[in-house]
Amino acid sequence: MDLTGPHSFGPGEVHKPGTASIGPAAVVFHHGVGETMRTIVVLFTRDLRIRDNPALALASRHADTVVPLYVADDSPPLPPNQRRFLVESLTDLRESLRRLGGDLLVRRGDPVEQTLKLCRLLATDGIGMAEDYGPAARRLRQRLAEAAEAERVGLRLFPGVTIVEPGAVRPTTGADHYKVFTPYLRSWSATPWRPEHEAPQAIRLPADVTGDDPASVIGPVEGGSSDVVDGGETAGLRRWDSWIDREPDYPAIHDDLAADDTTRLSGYLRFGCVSPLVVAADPRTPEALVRQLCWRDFYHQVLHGFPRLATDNYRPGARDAWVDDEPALRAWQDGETGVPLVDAGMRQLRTQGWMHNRARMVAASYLTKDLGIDWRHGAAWFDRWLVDADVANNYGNWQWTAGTGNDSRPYRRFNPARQAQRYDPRHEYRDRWLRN
Ligand SMILES: Cc1cc2nc3c(=O)[nH]c(=O)nc-3n(C[C@H](O)[C@H](O)[C@H](O)COP(=O)(O)OP(=O)(O)OC[C@H]3O[C@@H](n4cnc5c(N)ncnc54)[C@H](O)[C@@H]3O)c2cc1C
Repeated sequence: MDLTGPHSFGPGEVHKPGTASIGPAAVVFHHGVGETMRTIVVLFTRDLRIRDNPALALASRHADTVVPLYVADDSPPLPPNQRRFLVESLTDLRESLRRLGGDLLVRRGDPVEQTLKLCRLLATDGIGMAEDYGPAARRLRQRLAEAAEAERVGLRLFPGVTIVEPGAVRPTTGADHYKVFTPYLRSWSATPWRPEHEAPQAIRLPADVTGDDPASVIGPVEGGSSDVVDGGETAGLRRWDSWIDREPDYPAIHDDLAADDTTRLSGYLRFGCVSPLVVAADPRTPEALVRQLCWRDFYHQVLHGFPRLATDNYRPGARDAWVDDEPALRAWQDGETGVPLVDAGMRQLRTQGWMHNRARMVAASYLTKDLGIDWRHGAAWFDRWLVDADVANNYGNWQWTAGTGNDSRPYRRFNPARQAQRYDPRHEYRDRWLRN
């Protein structure tokens, strides 16, 4: 492998075509004459898949040996629904890697310390990982870049979490990100997508390296919802294929609460079990679904430009005085407000770790605009229960609904009775969940 080319893993180097390096300056690294062994650690984060995983694909193609690694960082621990989904996803990933001749190493603790410890142990030349965009991910990347530089190990970032990377399309105004969806959609649609990567043919592990059982390392999961989808790439791709094979009329069913028949891929996209690019680029995918995937990218670029999305109002001058009403908040959380559509949605959330998008909008609007309760309380509750919760989409959508975010009509309110009449006219969704 060429150590100085554009795909190099030079020590301390964070390589991304078309963008400036972050972290310490690159240091050129020379192997001794005749030395051909190169080991790359692929650090999995939000890309728990083998299909269309650019970091894994390039490492397996260019390195002599590859060490797939996941580090479970318990600060703070994931809530039960996400934790269970994570364990299932890692177990599935491990099985896939083993079928290719590889394995998955799983550690617990600080990802920087654990990764560098492994690099030292295996005399690793480089680390490859998918780039993520939240504040915690950025802090991790910065610390990892510095630690890798100190140990003369290369670090290279790969795309994979979004379809179009934040920063790749920018408004002509010179702003660093788009604040409004429609112009973003226009630019996003005109931007060429990166090529998809096939799953690797084989993974060569260094000698004497064996993997770990994710469930044993991460430990038992207690609590959570009773009816959550199974985690993992295999389950995610199976779900996608069976959904798209039915040729659903997505625009017609998207808002149909009773049918409740959207893809339910959000958890798989959250953990990267399924690549958003694979779904968007599938020739069978309806245009309206590609548009929803664009919303996902949109919020990632908002978070990239506004890292305080989970804590601060996005829109300057937006409402910042909220009602402090603990009993009303509790009733909302428990699905006991007495407003049928809100309660139905909140009960679906508790049972399935997921809620229909229309119900999410109505429940969030009711909390913030009818009860006047701070969007941060609502988003934190969703974080605790949703399998798909991530900072960009959860906080981005909450702020949109609360009128503090990217909605260009921030004062709109979703009237629960009218929404129910329109999207659940035969009362099926409400009956289904209010029975519980
Ligand atoms: C208050 C509120 C909170 C939300 N929190 C989250 C969250 O934490 N995580 C999350 O993934 N989505 C969130 N959403 C967006 C949306 O509700 C879910 O993505 C969708 O319901 C997931 O179901 P699905 O996979 O069947 O969606 P589909 O309709 O099948 O859409 C396919 C994919 O497109 C993306 N998508 C669809 N709608 C949106 C949207 N409005 N914003 C961003 N991406 C979208 C998702 O990745 C989704 O999986 C939230 C919406 C609201 C109103």
